[in-house]
Amino acid sequence: MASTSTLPTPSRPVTNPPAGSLPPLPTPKPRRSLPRRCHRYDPRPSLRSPLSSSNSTSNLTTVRSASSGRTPSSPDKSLRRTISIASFPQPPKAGGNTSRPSTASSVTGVPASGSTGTGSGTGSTKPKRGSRLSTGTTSSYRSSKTPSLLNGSADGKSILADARDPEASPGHSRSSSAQGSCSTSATTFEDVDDASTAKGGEGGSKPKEAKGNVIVSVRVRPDAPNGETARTHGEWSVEGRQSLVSYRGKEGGDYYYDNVFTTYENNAKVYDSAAKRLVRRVMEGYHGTVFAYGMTGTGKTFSMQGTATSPGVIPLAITDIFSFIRETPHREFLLRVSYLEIYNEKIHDLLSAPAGGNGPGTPQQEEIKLREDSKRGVYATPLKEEIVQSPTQLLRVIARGDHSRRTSSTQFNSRSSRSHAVVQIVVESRERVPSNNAQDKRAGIAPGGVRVSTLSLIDLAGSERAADDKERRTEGAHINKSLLTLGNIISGLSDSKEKQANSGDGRHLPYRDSKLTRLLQPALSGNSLVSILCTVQLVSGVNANTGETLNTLKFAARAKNNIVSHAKKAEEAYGAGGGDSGSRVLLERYRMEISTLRGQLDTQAKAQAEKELKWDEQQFEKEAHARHEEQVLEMQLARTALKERIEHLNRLILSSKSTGVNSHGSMSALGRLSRMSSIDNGTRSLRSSASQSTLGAGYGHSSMRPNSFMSVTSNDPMPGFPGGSFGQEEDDDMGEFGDGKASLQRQVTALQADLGDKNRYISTLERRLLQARRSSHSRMSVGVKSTTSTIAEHPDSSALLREKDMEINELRIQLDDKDRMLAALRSATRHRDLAAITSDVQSPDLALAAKGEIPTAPNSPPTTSHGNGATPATPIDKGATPMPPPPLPAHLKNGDGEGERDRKKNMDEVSKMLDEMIQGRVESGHLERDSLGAVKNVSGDFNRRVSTSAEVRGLKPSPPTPVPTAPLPASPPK
Ligand SMILES: Nc1ncnc2c1ncn2[C@@H]1O[C@H](COP(=O)(O)OP(=O)(O)OP(=O)(O)O)[C@@H](O)[C@H]1O
Repeated sequence: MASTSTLPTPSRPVTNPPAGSLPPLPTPKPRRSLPRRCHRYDPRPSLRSPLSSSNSTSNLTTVRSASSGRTPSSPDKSLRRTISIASFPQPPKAGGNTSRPSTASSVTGVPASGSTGTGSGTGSTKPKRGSRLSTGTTSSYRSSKTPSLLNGSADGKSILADARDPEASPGHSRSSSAQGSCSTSATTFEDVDDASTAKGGEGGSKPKEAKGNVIVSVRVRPDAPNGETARTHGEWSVEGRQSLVSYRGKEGGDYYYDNVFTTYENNAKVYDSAAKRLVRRVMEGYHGTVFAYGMTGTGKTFSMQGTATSPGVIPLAITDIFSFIRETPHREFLLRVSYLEIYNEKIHDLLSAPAGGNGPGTPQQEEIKLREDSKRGVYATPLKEEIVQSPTQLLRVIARGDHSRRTSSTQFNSRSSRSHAVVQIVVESRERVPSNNAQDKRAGIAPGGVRVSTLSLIDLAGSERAADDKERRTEGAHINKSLLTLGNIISGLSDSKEKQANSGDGRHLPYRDSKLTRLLQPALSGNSLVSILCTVQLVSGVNANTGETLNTLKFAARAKNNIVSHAKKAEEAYGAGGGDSGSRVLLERYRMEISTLRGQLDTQAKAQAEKELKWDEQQFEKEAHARHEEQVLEMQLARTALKERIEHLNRLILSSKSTGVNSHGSMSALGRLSRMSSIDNGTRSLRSSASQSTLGAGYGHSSMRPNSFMSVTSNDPMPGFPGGSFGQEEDDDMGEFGDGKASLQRQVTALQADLGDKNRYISTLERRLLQARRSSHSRMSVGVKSTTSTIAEHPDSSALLREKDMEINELRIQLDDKDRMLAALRSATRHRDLAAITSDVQSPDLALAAKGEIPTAPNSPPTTSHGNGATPATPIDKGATPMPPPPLPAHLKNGDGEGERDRKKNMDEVSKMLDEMIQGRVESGHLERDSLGAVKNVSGDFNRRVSTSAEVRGLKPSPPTPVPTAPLPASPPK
């Protein structure tokens, strides 16, 4: 890589953009010849008009000496100080010797390689030029090596080590020109803090060391975009390795800087050497400012922004910022960015600019003003700041701002920036809470405060000559004015320091004369690390803009010499505090906000959980209520069914008593019932209805009819049963002897059927009950114990359940009764059969008597006789007096009375049992006994009278039932 190039004057100077060559440069004004022997330079007059080449031509003498301590023995400080820019303190030797300020050539630093040592240590590498340039009274000094934050000294690297670093800019083994060449210091070594600490405090001796916190670089733009450039530029030559730019024309001289980038060096190299360390220092807590200065079209924007293939300082800094964050896990960071432009002395926020830029016709933004704060320094407000979390996001924000920036075509640049653009990246950082202190972490307590530092990346508008266009002229005027102010301030910094040193009172510097200088005030007055990149295009010939180029070079030289940075790490701020500076610490504010919001979130979560629980409870209660209602309904239905069933059974029992025990033991009605039951093939509903009809509507028809009559008219066909078949069956029911034997059989069958029904019904009820209990238990276990009352716990439900249990018990009792009755009836049947057999053997008449052909009652007249006409049947009509039991035949009465006795005994037994049952029911309250001893159903809905035990026992006919009975058709006479 060529680090030195002799640049001939191109026949046709090229001013990129790549679109083509620039129009011919205006012919430079005639310059006064610069005495080659002496590069004396009075900055003040020259900076009065940085654009004026005429002014600059005669003033390149010397930049100045450093402050008093570093200043060589200058014969005339106040007028001309022929000192080298390189008059900075010497760096410590590699052996660890403390650096000693190099104040003059006699105070040797690192001898320049090949130094001729012609009296003043002229660098031997450039003897010719040195001798050429150092004629006269100028003094030259070896380059000082000042402890610097920006040259890797913090890493303990010496300048030699630095030189070996391929990433870093080449080592600056400056050969100070004995002839008074202007050079800047190549600075190195320890961190300011470290140095000052070693000296017992920051307030010790600062300015000397602080000198190294300013880096000045010069970049030479190629004539063509690919870096190609003419080999010779006439009077100009560039030595990249020595960071030297030489001009051999009028007012020529050698210009040394911290870095000189040749046309071949790319943006990455520029960034690495000029800005990388500064950016990392900013991440550590220092304020840093990088700005590009130069004539229009010389590559300021190209260097700061770069291109997609060759990113500039800004994108590379962004990448580095995030790399640093990644490499620093023990700290947490918050980045916010703002982007403003100063256009025609007005500040515009490029991030809140409407899409399409700040062109004419766009709505007016709120005027942005500059304010000053002891902690923040000078800042613009109101300015939009965007918090960014990734390099891409940050680049996008800046690209958006770029888009809004004002550009227009100038003589030298088809897309010239017409404003000064300032990107500010505010870096807040703080020690992370150690992971083991989780409680503190949750509470948002951090061990350290927040450090806030700012990186300002500034692309200045290019200085230019007055343009033809009025608008350009206005812009140019503002640009030039602000640049002139900047130059004046930098020039004035030297005097200010001297005065400050002498009298303790610094000279007033006109920072307020322009927005740019006001904004740069903190950086220029020493609170910030500074890196200045000056861009030039070296063109010879008629189009050369030598005056502008020389002005730029002089500006760079003055900046390097005059700006003294005392940059210190920003103090750590605790708490979000009040006031603007406090509120600026977003990291703290956000942390506090986070902890507040977390608290709110917790509260809300709790409230939400409670609400949900309540809702669940309500839902459960609703469900439970619905289930409860359902169950109550079920139970009510079951109860109704049970009641009906009980009534039915009661009726059945009564019917059995009333019909099953008559004088002849005939059970006609029940017999019919059971017959119907058997006919109907066992469907319960039909049987029930038959029972009902028997017990209800048919009550008076059959069962309440005198049994004797029934016996007599047993052959009569029943209404509703055509063909008389039923009557025939009735005959059968009456038994062969009309003794009710067959009826008993049927009664037993009927009772068995009923018993089956009841059993099924009871088992159904039991099943239901079981289900109800189970579901109620399961709900109890699932439900919310404390708040929800279960069905089982519900007093109503419990009462219902108890009631059900009682009903079931009653039904069981009834069943038992029935069973007993059944047993009794069976036993009676057996006895009767036995008696019949016995009587058959002893008296065939008995059979006749049993058939009713022979009077069975002793007092009754014979109703029939064998063969001779039957006694006409007693007509049956409604309300007829019940027939007494048929008298026994005489032979039975008088003859063998054993069968009769047995029968009576059996009947007695049955009666007794029925009596007991009735009594039991009376006691249990299902029946009640009236004054006559008759019992009736408690429900009273039928007001039925039933035979008392006495009636049964005496086989007396029951009194006529109060229930009107339908008349039965008269039995046909037999
Ligand atoms: N080092 C370089 N290598 C290649 N091209 C360059 C270089 N420097 C500048 N250019 C080209 O020169 C042209 C002008 O550059 P740029 O716009 O950066 O100048 P400028 O100093 O910002 O001008 P202005 O002050 O008018 O905005 C651009 O087209 C740019 O690509």
